[in-house]
This record gives sequence, C-alpha cells and structure tokens, in this order.
Amino acid sequence: MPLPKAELHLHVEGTLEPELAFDLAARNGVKLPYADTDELREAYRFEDLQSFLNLYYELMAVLRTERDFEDLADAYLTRAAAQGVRHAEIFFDPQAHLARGLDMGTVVEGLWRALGRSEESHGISTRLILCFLRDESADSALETLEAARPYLDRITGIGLDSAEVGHPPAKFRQVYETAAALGLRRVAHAGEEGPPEYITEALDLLGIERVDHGLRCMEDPELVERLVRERVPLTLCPLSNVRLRTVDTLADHPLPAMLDAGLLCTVNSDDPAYFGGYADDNFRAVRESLGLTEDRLRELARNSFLASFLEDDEERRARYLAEVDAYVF
Ligand SMILES: Nc1ncnc2[nH]cnc12
Ligand SMILES: [Zn+2]
Repeated sequence: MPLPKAELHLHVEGTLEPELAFDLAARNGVKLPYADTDELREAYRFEDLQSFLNLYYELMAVLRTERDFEDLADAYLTRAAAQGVRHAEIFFDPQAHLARGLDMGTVVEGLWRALGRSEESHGISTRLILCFLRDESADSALETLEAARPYLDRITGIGLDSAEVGHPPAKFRQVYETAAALGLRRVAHAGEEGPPEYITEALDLLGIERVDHGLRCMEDPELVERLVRERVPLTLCPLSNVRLRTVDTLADHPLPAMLDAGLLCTVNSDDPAYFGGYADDNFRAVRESLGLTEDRLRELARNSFLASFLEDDEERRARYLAEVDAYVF
C-alpha cells in the first residue's frame, strides 16, 4: 500500500496515455500524425515547457465527446488510486477545447461523470479547478469564466497555466477578482520557468492561496521567508521538472533545501502520461534520488492534505491525516 496522499497539481489532459489517445482517435475518426504508440512515445523528448505544450495541445484533438472526458478522468482515477491518492484536485484547460469547437458542458459534464462517482468507484474525493491559458488574452479568460457560470457548482477554483515567460500574472487581475467574488478558490502556476517576481505578483495581485511549482522562489530569500511565514503551499512536480529541464537531474532538485527552509511543499505528477510517473512514482523518485527520510515523506503527505481545499469537509481531512500518521513504511 503506497503512502496516502492528495494530488493537488494534475492536469487531466496530461493524463492522456498513448494507448487511450489512439483508442479515442479511432473512436472519433481523428487521424494522429504518429504511426503507433511507440512512435508517439518517441516524441516525448522535451527541450522545455513550450516543446511539451505543443504535443499536449496537439493530442487533445482526440477528445471530442462527454464520454471521452469521462474515460480520460476515469483512467486517471484508476491509476491514482493504485498510487495511494485519496483526494485529487484536478485541473482542466477549457479554452483549449472551446477553441476546437467543443462547448463547456461537454467538458465539465464529461469530467463530472467520472468525478461524481469517484468516491464509490475509486475511494478518491475530488475537486475540479478550471485553468486559464496565460498565453491567451485576459478577455478570453473572462469569456471562459462566463461560459463556466452554469457549472460553478462543480468547480472549486481557478488556476493559470500554459507558457509562463512573457505572460506575467498581472494580466489576469480582473478575472481573478471576478472569480474571488464568485467564491472560487485561486491558484496559479508561477516560478516554473518564470522568475520569482511572478510568484510575488501572483500572491499580491491575484490573491492565490497555493503556488503551482514555485520552484524559482529559491532565488529570492525574502520571498522564501514570506512563503514560510504565510504558510503558502507549493505544489512541486519533480519528474516534470526533470523532463522539462527546469532542473538538470532529480538529484539536483531543490526539494530537500525547500523543506529545510520550512516551505510547505507537496509532491505531485503534473502531466503523468508525459513525464514518466504518477503521484507515488514521484514520491518514490524523490525518496531514491534525494534520500528523503520517512519523516520527510510523511511530512509531504501531511502537507498535501493540509494544502488541499477540504475546508468544507474538515472531518474528512482529519481522517486522511490520521491515515498518514498511522502509515507504516
Ligand atoms: N507544467 C505545466 N506548466 C504550465 N502549463 C501546463 N499545462 C500542463 N502542464 C503544464
Ligand atoms: Zn502544471
């Protein structure tokens, strides 16, 4: 049994495994520019975030119907359960689907078909987080939030993802204000490839409650001090960082230094189908490469539940934390 954990940084579109991509392509009559799953896997050699995003958006073409989104989410939840995930806060990128002519209902209702029964089917509680693409305009983000209004009972929060450098958080101030007024929780990718200033800006201007990645905070000691003092969680994704070359090797990952600094770190899989591992694969990788102790691993698992948006279900959070405390390695 793997260590119980919450997964807080997971793009559902990034869980599209090559086999499912080909199955959905066949079901929907979509022609992929790869002969087979082996040839597709060959394309999983990324130089940086953008080279990954190009493939990530290209493969989304196979997602057409509610059932496709349901099957995608269900496949993720099946894998996550086997990796000890007890709670998952799942990102989705509606703009990428609306741009292909799909409507918000197809995406949200499809995902919800799997998420709505996830506790019974997989023993995983879930939340859904709508992400805006930061390389699209602020107006497009506002329109997307409008399109999501009929589905807000299913959406817990908003996030910000896609190409970071050159797209600072300030651009999305208005949409974050509007979302806050609607009672939505707020997170944003910051400090993955972008500078530490983007993290500060996302905290100050967007009012975010968690930083997705946040790796580059380590370049700014005052920012680290602030993140520690304000107990702002960071959703780190070690295998993603290696594949997208934000760190050279896993052994160079700053996670131990971040924990030593007192940061509230969590470990997540980001886009597991592309980066070579799901949640517990990331835990095992950092354990092996960074020599994390059992106490540190337990701390990471506790942090994941402490950082999760379970304020509406504190009883459940307490149950999950008790499971972590009782876990025998
Ligand atoms: N790691 C990542 N960074 C930014 N945008 C993303 N979209 C999917 N994965 C992402
Ligand atoms: Zn991400």
